Amino acid sequence: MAPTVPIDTAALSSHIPVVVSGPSGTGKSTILQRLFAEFPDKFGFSVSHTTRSPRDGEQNGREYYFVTKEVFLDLVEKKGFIEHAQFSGNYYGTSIKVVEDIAEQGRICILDIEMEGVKQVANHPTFPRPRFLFLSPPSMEVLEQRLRSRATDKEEAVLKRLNQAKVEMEYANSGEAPHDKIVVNDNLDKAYQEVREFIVGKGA
Ligand SMILES: Nc1ncnc2c1ncn2[C@@H]1O[C@H](COP(=O)(O)OP(=O)(O)OP(=O)(O)O)[C@@H](O)[C@H]1O
Repeated sequence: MAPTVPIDTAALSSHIPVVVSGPSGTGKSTILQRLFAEFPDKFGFSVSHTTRSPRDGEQNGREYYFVTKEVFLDLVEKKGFIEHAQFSGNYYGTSIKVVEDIAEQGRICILDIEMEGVKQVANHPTFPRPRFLFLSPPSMEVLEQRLRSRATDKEEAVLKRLNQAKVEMEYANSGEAPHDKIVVNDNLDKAYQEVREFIVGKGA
């Protein structure tokens, strides 16, 4: 059997990673960009591994670590991922080493992951439990407006995201979800302050 990737629990407990999840279009990127701009040295964003090909303008290590299927599956076998999944024929995963390196640099790692990944992270047998934040839209109607106003998706993709959003909202409200905090993104400034307080505390 392949040796498993060791975990630096000391670094991860002094800089506990934060998992941010929530339906697509809720405002995760908007809020996180604001947080990184306000605290440029405090955080590291967890860059995922993927087997999909880079798109124009994407850089290895910035949007994703682009790896072959062989390298990816080898890492799976070594238990090198906190969570991983397959979407439309490609693999995606969060490497333990990437998250750990950020903690070792004295930064808080922020992970932006979807629902199935959240479940895997929460149920991971050895990775120390991160903190979980769920960003919720004020309503499905508002979420629909935001997805449409973003104008990056075709109609079919918007409907697919809305269906998935319902599933995620049900999970978040089910009592099975690991979330330590739920922030409703109605007013952006107010939601930002709540996220900021959860992640860096009141005094920052
Ligand atoms: N509080 C808010 N009020 C109004 N519009 C908002 C608010 N927060 C975010 N938006 C807008 O909603 C849209 C979706 O936000 P964003 O792209 O940050 O979502 P996301 O959760 O990161 O989505 P994805 O997971 O698909 O990347 C954007 O056009 C953004 O400007």
